[in-house]
Amino acid sequence: MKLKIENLAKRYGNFDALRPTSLDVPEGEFLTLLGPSGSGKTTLLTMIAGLSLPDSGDIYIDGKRATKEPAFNRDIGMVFQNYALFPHLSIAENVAFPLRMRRIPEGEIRQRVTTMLEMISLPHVADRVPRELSGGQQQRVALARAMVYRPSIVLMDEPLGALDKNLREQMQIEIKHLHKRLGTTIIYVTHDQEEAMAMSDRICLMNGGGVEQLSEPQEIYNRPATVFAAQFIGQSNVMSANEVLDHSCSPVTVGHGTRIMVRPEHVRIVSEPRALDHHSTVTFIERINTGPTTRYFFRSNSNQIVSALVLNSDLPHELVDGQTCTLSWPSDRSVEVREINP
Ligand SMILES: Nc1ncnc2c1ncn2[C@@H]1O[C@H](COP(=O)(O)OP(=O)(O)OP(=O)(O)O)[C@@H](O)[C@H]1O
Repeated sequence: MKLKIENLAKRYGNFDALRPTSLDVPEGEFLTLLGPSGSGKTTLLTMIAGLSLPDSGDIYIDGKRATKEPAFNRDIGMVFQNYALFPHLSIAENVAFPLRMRRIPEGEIRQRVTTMLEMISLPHVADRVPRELSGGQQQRVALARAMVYRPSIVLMDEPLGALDKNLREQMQIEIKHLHKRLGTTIIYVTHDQEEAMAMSDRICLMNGGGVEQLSEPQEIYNRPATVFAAQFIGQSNVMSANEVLDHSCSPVTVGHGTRIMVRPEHVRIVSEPRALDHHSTVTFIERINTGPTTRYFFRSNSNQIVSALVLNSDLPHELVDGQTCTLSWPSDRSVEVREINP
């Protein structure tokens, strides 16, 4: 295991910023800590970095206990939202800096800096200073600087937070590409679920200072364990079990404290539910056209908003406000989600 976290916990006064948390990260994994503001992502990351100490629990890097090792002994690269390049040094010297600190021979430094600048598609800016680069370019240089000395783990805290949407998407591809080529273990913090879905091998979804669910992106999307996971990642319809009927028109039975979740893309607006489908009777309220698709919104019997996502090439008949409709979906698309994590 590249990184092992055992029962790590941190309090500020009597506030649990991180409840006892355990986590294994294999070599080469791209793991994303995803969660809303205040869920404990940065608290966990700074303890892995050695920038703050846990109250209890342990951190192992490459099998060695690192819980109390100072940051400079941990062989960890870091990239933050503000690029923090040295303003007076050239781009080449910024990237070379960690290698100089480690007393790598001059020839090898030059060669590794050149390779790195090529990898981030910026070979032509070597002699400029940071202020002569755009925000996105500076962030690429910060990535190169964090990875050039081949650290054991690279930590990234909202590295694309300051960039606009298009640049963000480009940089996501760039970071993924760097990860694939260098095989570095990356722990990436974001509160953007699309970014987490696009980039990660696994997502560690955090909520209220604890891990809500730790799974591959598709798994967490298809099989969210809790209402929170279902609602934080992607669009979801969460309904009480008594308003979802099975093929014999009986309410679906679920365990105590659980509800039924179905993704809008699996919901069909039908006149008759198909055999083996789950279905629900609802009232049409609104439709929103997003270009390729239309989202239809309904009110369920218990006053929840439920939606269906329909391709515009596949539109159902006109619906009028207040019309009663049947929504239907394959029963295996119904996912039982817990109200709260035990
Ligand atoms: N030094 C501190 N003193 C007191 N409380 C703190 C301190 N650092 C963090 N906290 C609190 O701990 C909780 C978790 O903070 P943390 O920064 O880990 O959240 P986060 O998930 O990274 O959020 P964000 O996305 O906003 O950065 C927050 O409620 C925060 O206010």
